Amino acid sequence: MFSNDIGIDLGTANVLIHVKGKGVVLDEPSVVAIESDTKKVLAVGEEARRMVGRTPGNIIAIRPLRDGVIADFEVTEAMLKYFINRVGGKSWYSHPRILICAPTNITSVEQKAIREAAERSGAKEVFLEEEPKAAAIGAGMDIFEPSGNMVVDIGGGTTDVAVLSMGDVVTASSIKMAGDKFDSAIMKYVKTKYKLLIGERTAEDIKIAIGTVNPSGRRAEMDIRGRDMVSGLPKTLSISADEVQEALRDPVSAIVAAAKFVLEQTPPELSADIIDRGVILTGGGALLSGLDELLAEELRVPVLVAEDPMHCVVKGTGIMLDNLDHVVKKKF
Ligand SMILES: Nc1ncnc2c1ncn2[C@@H]1O[C@H](COP(=O)(O)OP(=O)(O)OP(=O)(O)O)[C@@H](O)[C@H]1O
Repeated sequence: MFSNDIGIDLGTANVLIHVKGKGVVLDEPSVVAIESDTKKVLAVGEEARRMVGRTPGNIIAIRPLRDGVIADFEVTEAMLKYFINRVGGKSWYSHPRILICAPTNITSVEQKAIREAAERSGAKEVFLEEEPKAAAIGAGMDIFEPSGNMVVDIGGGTTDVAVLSMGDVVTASSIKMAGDKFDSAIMKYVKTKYKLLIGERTAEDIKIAIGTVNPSGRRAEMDIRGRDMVSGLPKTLSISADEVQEALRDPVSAIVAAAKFVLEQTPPELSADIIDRGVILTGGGALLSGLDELLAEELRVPVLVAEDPMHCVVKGTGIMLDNLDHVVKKKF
């Protein structure tokens, strides 16, 4: 019978959906625009993201998942339903089984909310998986062997560090320090140094265009626009990659510390495997220039950025869907 199982990476920055047999069919920012008085959903995904920081008083563009947790239940549910219906449309031949990778720190109440949202969108069964496990599988690691595999998944809200062996997480740490905090650090730096207020979108653009953690890395500069705190008027100024590196120093150090902590807790046999296999970086934060080199230097093991790091989790869900019965343990 035609199977239409779907895998979802419900990320704080992006939602990605994999449909069995079709591959990744949806990749949209986790943003919803709503009318504040009626709570009516006006736009979801990229359309809503374009509105962030630019809405009139009665419309708000919100990110319902923040810091790796669900900040707004109802809106998360509305977003999930919208995306599931969009990929399924009228073509669901049977109710799909849905595998969802959600932020690692969500509570049982939040898990229930996600399940109910998925069920209300037509799911026959809902499974939950840990993000680093899906990330490792999606990055091509064979985590089912009795050997150590280490993954550092740097998303928007959380960085998840895990050592996996025989299909399970052996040691792990999840910190609320990832892409969003990088953006806030850039906003704060520009505000303190130049008395210039910039929005989240601008900070993210700076990070992607010239962000680096390596002193000998990028030598670029970029013009940025914002509101001068002194005159209150719009202003343009230039910021260099070195300045962005300075701004990112603290959040990046926290990620290095989390990775060290996990390595320190790892049984020695598995540590030895990690020296051979290296650490794999996944998630959008893995694309930050020089981060792989910095981590390799600090951890003294090889560090590699996964191919297509922002798609690892959703690709992992796709592989897990093919082996749903013996790979996924938690049906919640
Ligand atoms: N080239 C780049 N350089 C640095 N950061 C980047 C780059 N491209 C994307 N990012 C950042 O990656 C983050 C999004 O990554 P990703 O989609 O993996 O997160 P997520 O899965 O939604 O979040 P989480 O895992 O925390 O739930 C954003 O903060 C984004 O700014």
